[in-house]
Amino acid sequence: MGFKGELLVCAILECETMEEMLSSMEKAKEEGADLVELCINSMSFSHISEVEQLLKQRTLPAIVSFRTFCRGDSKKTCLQVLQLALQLNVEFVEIELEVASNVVMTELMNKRSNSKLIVSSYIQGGHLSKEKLGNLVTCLQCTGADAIKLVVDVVYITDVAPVFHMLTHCQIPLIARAVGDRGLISQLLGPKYGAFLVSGSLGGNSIPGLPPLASIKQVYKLEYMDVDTKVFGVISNPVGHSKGPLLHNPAFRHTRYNGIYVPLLVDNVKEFFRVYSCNDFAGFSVGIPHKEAAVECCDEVHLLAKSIGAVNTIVRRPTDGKLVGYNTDCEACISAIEDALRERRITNGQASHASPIAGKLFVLVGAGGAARAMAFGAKSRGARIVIFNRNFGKN
Ligand SMILES: O=C1C[C@@](O)(C(=O)O)C[C@@H](O)[C@@H]1O
Repeated sequence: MGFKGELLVCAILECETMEEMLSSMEKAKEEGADLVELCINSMSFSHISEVEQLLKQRTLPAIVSFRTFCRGDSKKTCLQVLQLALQLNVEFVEIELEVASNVVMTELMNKRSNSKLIVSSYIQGGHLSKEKLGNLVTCLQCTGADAIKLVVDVVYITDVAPVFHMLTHCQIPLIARAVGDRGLISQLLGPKYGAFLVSGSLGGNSIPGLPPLASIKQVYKLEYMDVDTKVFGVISNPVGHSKGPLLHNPAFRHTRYNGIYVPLLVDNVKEFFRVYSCNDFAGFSVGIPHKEAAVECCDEVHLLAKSIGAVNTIVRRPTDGKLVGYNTDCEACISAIEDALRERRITNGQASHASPIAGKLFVLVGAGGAARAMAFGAKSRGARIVIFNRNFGKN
Protein backbone atom coordinates (compact mmCIF):
# COMPACT_ATOMS: atom_id res chain seq x y z
CA MET A 1 0.00 0.00 0.00
CA GLY A 2 1.59 3.24 -1.11
CA PHE A 3 1.07 6.95 -1.66
CA LYS A 4 0.50 7.02 -5.37
CA GLY A 5 -2.62 6.30 -7.35
CA GLU A 6 -6.08 5.80 -5.90
CA LEU A 7 -7.35 7.86 -3.02
CA LEU A 8 -7.14 6.01 0.30
CA VAL A 9 -10.08 6.20 2.68
CA CYS A 10 -9.11 5.69 6.30
CA ALA A 11 -11.41 4.94 9.25
CA ILE A 12 -10.19 6.42 12.50
CA LEU A 13 -10.73 3.93 15.30
CA GLU A 14 -10.65 5.08 18.90
CA CYS A 15 -11.73 2.07 20.98
CA GLU A 16 -11.04 1.01 24.54
CA THR A 17 -10.58 -2.70 24.05
CA MET A 18 -8.94 -5.01 21.58
CA GLU A 19 -12.28 -6.70 20.84
CA GLU A 20 -13.90 -3.37 19.98
CA MET A 21 -10.95 -2.45 17.77
CA LEU A 22 -11.28 -5.72 15.86
CA SER A 23 -15.05 -5.50 15.43
CA SER A 24 -14.79 -1.84 14.36
CA MET A 25 -12.17 -2.86 11.83
CA GLU A 26 -14.66 -5.33 10.34
CA LYS A 27 -17.33 -2.60 10.21
CA ALA A 28 -14.86 -0.22 8.56
CA LYS A 29 -14.17 -2.84 5.93
CA GLU A 30 -17.90 -3.27 5.25
CA GLU A 31 -18.32 0.52 4.98
CA GLY A 32 -15.60 0.67 2.34
CA ALA A 33 -12.48 1.81 4.23
CA ASP A 34 -9.15 0.98 2.58
CA LEU A 35 -7.30 1.18 5.88
CA VAL A 36 -7.79 2.02 9.54
CA GLU A 37 -5.98 4.26 11.95
CA LEU A 38 -5.62 2.35 15.20
CA CYS A 39 -5.36 5.02 17.89
CA ILE A 40 -3.65 2.83 20.46
CA ASN A 41 -3.66 5.60 23.06
CA SER A 42 -7.45 5.21 23.31
CA MET A 43 -7.06 1.58 24.47
CA SER A 44 -6.68 0.49 28.04
CA PHE A 45 -4.35 -2.49 28.06
CA SER A 46 -2.40 -4.01 30.91
CA HIS A 47 0.32 -5.59 28.80
CA ILE A 48 1.85 -4.78 25.41
CA SER A 49 1.06 -8.34 24.28
CA GLU A 50 -2.59 -7.26 23.87
CA VAL A 51 -1.50 -4.68 21.31
CA GLU A 52 0.64 -7.31 19.64
CA GLN A 53 -2.40 -9.58 19.31
CA LEU A 54 -4.45 -6.76 17.82
CA LEU A 55 -1.80 -5.88 15.27
CA LYS A 56 -1.32 -9.50 14.29
CA GLN A 57 -5.05 -10.06 13.88
CA ARG A 58 -5.73 -6.92 11.84
CA THR A 59 -7.89 -7.49 8.78
CA LEU A 60 -7.16 -4.20 7.03
CA PRO A 61 -3.92 -2.31 6.42
CA ALA A 62 -3.32 0.03 9.34
CA ILE A 63 -1.76 3.21 10.58
CA VAL A 64 -0.64 2.70 14.16
CA SER A 65 -0.68 5.92 16.14
CA PHE A 66 -0.16 6.77 19.78
CA ARG A 67 -0.76 10.32 20.95
CA THR A 68 1.37 11.04 23.97
CA PHE A 69 -0.54 14.04 25.31
CA CYS A 70 -3.57 11.78 25.91
CA ARG A 71 -1.92 9.61 28.54
CA GLY A 72 0.20 10.10 31.63
CA ASP A 73 2.32 6.98 31.13
CA SER A 74 2.80 8.18 27.65
CA LYS A 75 6.34 8.44 26.28
CA LYS A 76 7.58 5.03 27.41
CA THR A 77 4.42 3.18 26.35
CA CYS A 78 4.36 5.13 23.11
CA LEU A 79 7.90 4.01 22.23
CA GLN A 80 7.04 0.41 23.08
CA VAL A 81 3.93 0.48 20.86
CA LEU A 82 5.65 2.11 17.92
CA GLN A 83 8.65 -0.21 18.15
CA LEU A 84 6.30 -3.16 18.15
CA ALA A 85 4.41 -1.85 15.11
CA LEU A 86 7.69 -1.42 13.23
CA GLN A 87 8.83 -4.92 14.17
CA LEU A 88 5.52 -6.34 12.93
CA ASN A 89 5.83 -4.40 9.68
CA VAL A 90 2.49 -2.65 10.11
CA GLU A 91 1.88 -0.73 6.89
CA PHE A 92 2.12 2.78 8.42
CA VAL A 93 3.56 3.81 11.76
CA GLU A 94 2.79 7.34 12.93
CA ILE A 95 5.24 9.12 15.19
CA GLU A 96 4.66 12.53 16.71
CA LEU A 97 7.34 15.07 15.89
CA GLU A 98 8.45 15.30 19.54
CA VAL A 99 8.83 11.52 19.74
CA ALA A 100 10.58 11.26 16.37
CA SER A 101 13.52 13.21 17.79
CA ASN A 102 13.92 10.68 20.61
CA VAL A 103 17.21 8.81 20.18
CA VAL A 104 15.70 5.31 20.43
CA MET A 105 13.05 6.19 17.90
CA THR A 106 15.55 7.76 15.52
CA GLU A 107 17.56 4.53 15.56
CA LEU A 108 14.42 2.51 14.85
CA MET A 109 13.38 4.82 12.07
CA ASN A 110 16.69 4.28 10.40
CA LYS A 111 16.34 0.50 10.73
CA ARG A 112 12.76 0.29 9.48
CA SER A 113 11.98 -2.25 6.83
CA ASN A 114 8.51 -2.51 5.31
CA SER A 115 6.61 0.00 7.39
CA LYS A 116 6.18 3.52 6.06
CA LEU A 117 6.79 6.24 8.61
CA ILE A 118 4.46 9.16 9.11
CA VAL A 119 5.73 11.98 11.31
CA SER A 120 2.87 14.05 12.70
CA SER A 121 2.10 17.26 14.49
CA TYR A 122 -1.09 18.22 16.32
CA ILE A 123 -1.68 21.94 16.51
CA GLN A 124 -4.12 23.57 18.89
CA GLY A 125 -5.37 27.09 18.84
CA GLY A 126 -7.18 28.29 15.77
CA HIS A 127 -5.83 30.57 13.12
CA LEU A 128 -2.43 29.63 11.75
CA SER A 129 -0.66 31.63 9.11
CA LYS A 130 0.63 30.00 5.94
CA GLU A 131 4.14 30.93 7.12
CA LYS A 132 3.83 29.19 10.51
CA LEU A 133 2.33 26.13 8.94
CA GLY A 134 5.03 26.19 6.25
CA ASN A 135 7.80 26.23 8.87
CA LEU A 136 6.23 23.31 10.68
CA VAL A 137 5.90 21.33 7.46
CA THR A 138 9.60 21.94 6.77
CA CYS A 139 10.49 20.58 10.25
CA LEU A 140 8.34 17.52 9.64
CA GLN A 141 9.88 16.87 6.24
CA CYS A 142 13.40 17.15 7.68
CA THR A 143 12.83 14.09 9.87
CA GLY A 144 13.20 11.83 6.84
CA ALA A 145 9.63 10.58 7.13
CA ASP A 146 7.94 8.85 4.21
CA ALA A 147 4.86 11.01 4.77
CA ILE A 148 3.85 13.73 7.17
CA LYS A 149 0.61 14.50 8.95
CA LEU A 150 -0.88 17.74 10.23
CA VAL A 151 -3.89 17.84 12.50
CA VAL A 152 -5.02 21.40 13.07
CA ASP A 153 -7.64 22.61 15.49
CA VAL A 154 -9.63 25.27 13.61
CA VAL A 155 -11.95 27.94 14.95
CA TYR A 156 -13.45 29.14 11.66
CA ILE A 157 -13.96 27.50 8.27
CA THR A 158 -11.59 30.11 6.85
CA ASP A 159 -8.78 28.59 8.98
CA VAL A 160 -8.86 25.56 6.68
CA ALA A 161 -7.52 27.57 3.71
CA PRO A 162 -3.83 27.36 4.84
CA VAL A 163 -4.27 23.59 5.14
CA PHE A 164 -5.30 23.43 1.46
CA HIS A 165 -2.29 25.59 0.62
CA MET A 166 0.00 23.07 2.37
CA LEU A 167 -1.62 20.14 0.57
CA THR A 168 -0.88 21.80 -2.75
CA HIS A 169 2.69 22.76 -1.97
CA CYS A 170 4.05 20.01 0.26
CA GLN A 171 6.85 18.06 -1.38
CA ILE A 172 6.21 14.74 0.30
CA PRO A 173 2.85 13.01 0.85
CA LEU A 174 0.82 14.94 3.42
CA ILE A 175 -2.15 13.80 5.48
CA ALA A 176 -3.99 16.91 6.62
CA ARG A 177 -7.00 17.24 8.84
CA ALA A 178 -8.75 20.23 10.38
CA VAL A 179 -10.49 19.15 13.57
CA GLY A 180 -14.07 20.06 14.52
CA ASP A 181 -17.27 20.77 12.60
CA ARG A 182 -15.72 23.73 10.83
CA GLY A 183 -12.90 21.51 9.59
CA LEU A 184 -15.09 19.09 7.67
CA ILE A 185 -14.15 20.54 4.27
CA SER A 186 -10.51 19.59 4.90
CA GLN A 187 -11.57 16.01 4.18
CA LEU A 188 -14.33 16.67 1.63
CA LEU A 189 -12.19 18.96 -0.54
CA GLY A 190 -8.75 17.54 0.33
CA PRO A 191 -8.42 15.40 -2.82
CA LYS A 192 -8.92 18.51 -4.99
CA TYR A 193 -5.71 19.86 -3.45
CA GLY A 194 -3.81 16.62 -3.84
CA ALA A 195 -4.58 14.70 -0.63
CA PHE A 196 -3.78 11.00 -1.11
CA LEU A 197 -5.74 9.99 1.99
CA VAL A 198 -8.96 11.18 3.61
CA SER A 199 -10.31 10.09 6.96
CA GLY A 200 -13.85 9.24 7.93
CA SER A 201 -15.82 7.98 10.88
CA LEU A 202 -17.69 4.74 11.27
CA GLY A 203 -21.47 4.77 11.00
CA GLY A 204 -23.15 5.77 14.25
CA ASN A 205 -19.88 7.03 15.66
CA SER A 206 -19.65 10.60 14.52
CA ILE A 207 -16.43 12.49 15.22
CA PRO A 208 -16.74 16.28 14.61
CA GLY A 209 -15.02 17.19 11.36
CA LEU A 210 -14.94 13.66 9.97
CA PRO A 211 -17.42 12.70 7.29
CA PRO A 212 -19.05 9.30 7.80
CA LEU A 213 -17.32 6.64 5.66
CA ALA A 214 -20.61 5.86 3.95
CA SER A 215 -21.00 9.46 2.77
CA ILE A 216 -17.41 9.57 1.41
CA LYS A 217 -18.21 6.53 -0.69
CA GLN A 218 -21.87 7.05 -1.59
CA VAL A 219 -22.65 10.77 -1.46
CA TYR A 220 -19.45 12.63 -2.23
CA LYS A 221 -17.61 9.89 -4.18
CA LEU A 222 -14.32 11.56 -3.38
CA GLU A 223 -12.38 9.09 -5.48
CA TYR A 224 -13.53 11.00 -8.60
CA MET A 225 -12.38 14.40 -7.35
CA ASP A 226 -9.47 16.11 -9.04
CA VAL A 227 -7.85 19.50 -9.28
CA ASP A 228 -10.51 20.72 -11.74
CA THR A 229 -13.49 19.80 -9.57
CA LYS A 230 -15.72 22.85 -9.02
CA VAL A 231 -16.83 23.49 -5.47
CA PHE A 232 -20.41 24.29 -4.52
CA GLY A 233 -21.97 24.30 -1.09
CA VAL A 234 -24.54 25.47 1.36
CA ILE A 235 -23.43 28.34 3.59
CA SER A 236 -25.37 28.00 6.80
CA ASN A 237 -25.15 27.77 10.57
CA PRO A 238 -26.23 25.20 11.60
CA VAL A 239 -25.71 23.25 8.40
CA GLY A 240 -25.94 19.56 9.29
CA HIS A 241 -29.69 19.43 8.59
CA SER A 242 -29.34 20.45 4.94
CA LYS A 243 -30.42 17.92 2.34
CA GLY A 244 -28.43 19.87 -0.27
CA PRO A 245 -25.47 17.43 -0.50
CA LEU A 246 -27.87 14.47 -0.96
CA LEU A 247 -29.63 16.32 -3.75
CA HIS A 248 -26.86 18.04 -5.70
CA ASN A 249 -24.04 15.47 -5.66
CA PRO A 250 -26.02 12.73 -7.44
CA ALA A 251 -27.31 15.37 -9.88
CA PHE A 252 -23.74 16.42 -10.74
CA ARG A 253 -22.78 12.83 -11.41
CA HIS A 254 -25.91 12.15 -13.39
CA THR A 255 -25.09 15.04 -15.71
CA ARG A 256 -21.37 14.10 -15.72
CA TYR A 257 -20.46 17.47 -14.25
CA ASN A 258 -17.17 17.59 -12.34
CA GLY A 259 -18.47 19.26 -9.20
CA ILE A 260 -18.98 18.65 -5.50
CA TYR A 261 -21.57 20.18 -3.16
CA VAL A 262 -20.56 20.37 0.51
CA PRO A 263 -21.92 21.70 3.81
CA LEU A 264 -20.16 24.95 4.70
CA LEU A 265 -20.47 25.82 8.40
CA VAL A 266 -19.90 29.56 8.16
CA ASP A 267 -19.85 32.12 10.98
CA ASN A 268 -19.10 35.21 8.94
CA VAL A 269 -20.20 35.24 5.28
CA LYS A 270 -18.12 38.26 4.29
CA GLU A 271 -14.96 36.66 5.64
CA PHE A 272 -15.84 33.39 3.93
CA PHE A 273 -16.06 35.06 0.51
CA ARG A 274 -12.88 37.06 1.16
CA VAL A 275 -10.88 33.88 1.81
CA TYR A 276 -12.47 31.48 -0.68
CA SER A 277 -12.41 33.90 -3.58
CA CYS A 278 -11.10 31.81 -6.46
CA ASN A 279 -13.27 30.82 -9.40
CA ASP A 280 -13.22 27.17 -8.36
CA PHE A 281 -15.62 28.07 -5.54
CA ALA A 282 -18.33 28.35 -8.11
CA GLY A 283 -21.73 28.56 -6.45
CA PHE A 284 -23.54 28.59 -3.13
CA SER A 285 -26.86 28.07 -1.51
CA VAL A 286 -27.38 30.37 1.44
CA GLY A 287 -29.25 29.16 4.51
CA ILE A 288 -30.05 30.28 8.03
CA PRO A 289 -29.02 32.89 9.32
CA HIS A 290 -27.04 34.37 6.44
CA LYS A 291 -29.61 35.09 3.72
CA GLU A 292 -29.82 38.81 4.51
CA ALA A 293 -26.12 39.41 5.25
CA ALA A 294 -25.19 37.61 2.02
CA VAL A 295 -26.84 40.37 -0.05
CA GLU A 296 -24.01 42.69 0.95
CA CYS A 297 -21.40 40.18 -0.25
CA CYS A 298 -22.73 40.05 -3.81
CA ASP A 299 -21.35 42.20 -6.60
CA GLU A 300 -24.72 42.10 -8.34
CA VAL A 301 -28.13 41.25 -6.95
CA HIS A 302 -31.11 40.16 -9.05
CA LEU A 303 -34.05 42.58 -8.85
CA LEU A 304 -36.39 40.19 -7.01
CA ALA A 305 -33.71 39.36 -4.41
CA LYS A 306 -33.01 43.06 -3.99
CA SER A 307 -36.69 43.79 -3.38
CA ILE A 308 -36.91 40.95 -0.85
CA GLY A 309 -33.62 41.90 0.85
CA ALA A 310 -32.36 38.30 0.97
CA VAL A 311 -30.48 35.90 -1.31
CA ASN A 312 -30.47 32.11 -1.06
CA THR A 313 -28.43 31.38 -4.19
CA ILE A 314 -25.11 32.90 -5.26
CA VAL A 315 -23.39 32.13 -8.53
CA ARG A 316 -19.79 33.12 -9.23
CA ARG A 317 -19.82 34.31 -12.83
CA PRO A 318 -17.04 32.38 -14.56
CA THR A 319 -16.15 35.21 -16.94
CA ASP A 320 -15.23 37.80 -14.31
CA GLY A 321 -15.47 36.00 -10.94
CA LYS A 322 -18.22 38.37 -9.74
CA LEU A 323 -20.78 37.06 -7.25
CA VAL A 324 -24.35 37.32 -8.44
CA GLY A 325 -27.15 36.84 -5.90
CA TYR A 326 -30.64 35.44 -6.52
CA ASN A 327 -33.67 34.52 -4.49
CA THR A 328 -35.39 31.28 -5.41
CA ASP A 329 -37.14 30.84 -2.03
CA CYS A 330 -39.91 33.23 -2.98
CA GLU A 331 -41.17 31.57 -6.15
CA ALA A 332 -40.39 28.04 -4.92
CA CYS A 333 -42.39 28.39 -1.70
CA ILE A 334 -45.28 30.42 -3.03
CA SER A 335 -45.84 28.31 -6.10
CA ALA A 336 -45.64 25.11 -3.99
CA ILE A 337 -48.36 26.49 -1.70
CA GLU A 338 -50.44 27.54 -4.70
CA ASP A 339 -50.10 24.11 -6.30
CA ALA A 340 -51.18 22.40 -3.07
CA LEU A 341 -54.20 24.69 -2.67
CA ARG A 342 -55.25 24.15 -6.29
CA GLU A 343 -54.86 20.39 -5.91
CA ARG A 344 -57.22 20.50 -2.95
CA ARG A 345 -59.49 22.85 -4.86
CA ILE A 346 -59.16 25.49 -2.17
CA THR A 347 -59.72 28.62 -4.22
CA ASN A 348 -61.00 32.02 -3.32
CA GLY A 349 -63.92 32.01 -5.66
CA GLN A 350 -62.05 34.13 -8.14
CA ALA A 351 -61.14 33.32 -11.72
CA SER A 352 -59.07 30.15 -12.03
CA HIS A 353 -55.99 32.04 -13.22
CA ALA A 354 -55.93 34.12 -10.02
CA SER A 355 -53.67 32.95 -7.20
CA PRO A 356 -55.55 30.87 -4.59
CA ILE A 357 -53.55 32.83 -2.02
CA ALA A 358 -55.17 36.15 -3.01
CA GLY A 359 -57.30 37.57 -0.23
CA LYS A 360 -56.26 34.84 2.24
CA LEU A 361 -54.65 35.39 5.61
CA PHE A 362 -51.02 34.26 5.29
CA VAL A 363 -49.46 33.47 8.66
CA LEU A 364 -45.69 33.45 8.92
CA VAL A 365 -43.81 32.04 11.88
CA GLY A 366 -40.38 33.68 11.95
CA ALA A 367 -38.98 36.81 10.40
CA GLY A 368 -35.62 35.77 8.96
CA GLY A 369 -34.39 35.73 5.38
CA ALA A 370 -36.66 32.88 4.23
CA ALA A 371 -39.70 34.53 5.85
CA ARG A 372 -38.92 37.80 4.03
CA ALA A 373 -39.10 35.95 0.71
CA MET A 374 -42.43 34.36 1.57
CA ALA A 375 -43.95 37.57 2.90
CA PHE A 376 -42.90 39.33 -0.28
CA GLY A 377 -44.35 36.58 -2.49
CA ALA A 378 -47.62 36.30 -0.55
CA LYS A 379 -48.10 40.06 -0.61
CA SER A 380 -47.45 40.18 -4.34
CA ARG A 381 -50.27 37.59 -4.74
CA GLY A 382 -52.67 39.73 -2.74
CA ALA A 383 -52.62 37.94 0.64
CA ARG A 384 -52.94 39.64 4.01
CA ILE A 385 -49.95 38.85 6.20
CA VAL A 386 -49.51 38.23 9.92
CA ILE A 387 -46.03 37.57 11.31
CA PHE A 388 -45.27 35.80 14.58
CA ASN A 389 -41.75 36.35 15.81
CA ARG A 390 -39.77 36.16 19.06
CA ASN A 391 -38.95 39.85 18.92
CA PHE A 392 -40.88 42.73 17.51
CA GLY A 393 -37.98 44.59 15.94
CA LYS A 394 -37.60 42.42 12.84
CA ASN A 395 -41.27 42.47 11.79
O1 LIG B 1 -33.65 27.56 2.81
C1 LIG B 1 -33.03 26.85 2.05
C2 LIG B 1 -32.51 25.56 2.49
C3 LIG B 1 -30.99 25.59 2.40
O2 LIG B 1 -30.52 26.56 3.29
C4 LIG B 1 -30.43 24.24 2.90
O3 LIG B 1 -30.30 24.12 4.12
O4 LIG B 1 -30.16 23.36 2.11
C5 LIG B 1 -30.57 25.94 1.00
C6 LIG B 1 -31.14 27.27 0.57
O5 LIG B 1 -30.80 27.54 -0.77
C7 LIG B 1 -32.64 27.27 0.69
O6 LIG B 1 -33.12 28.56 0.42
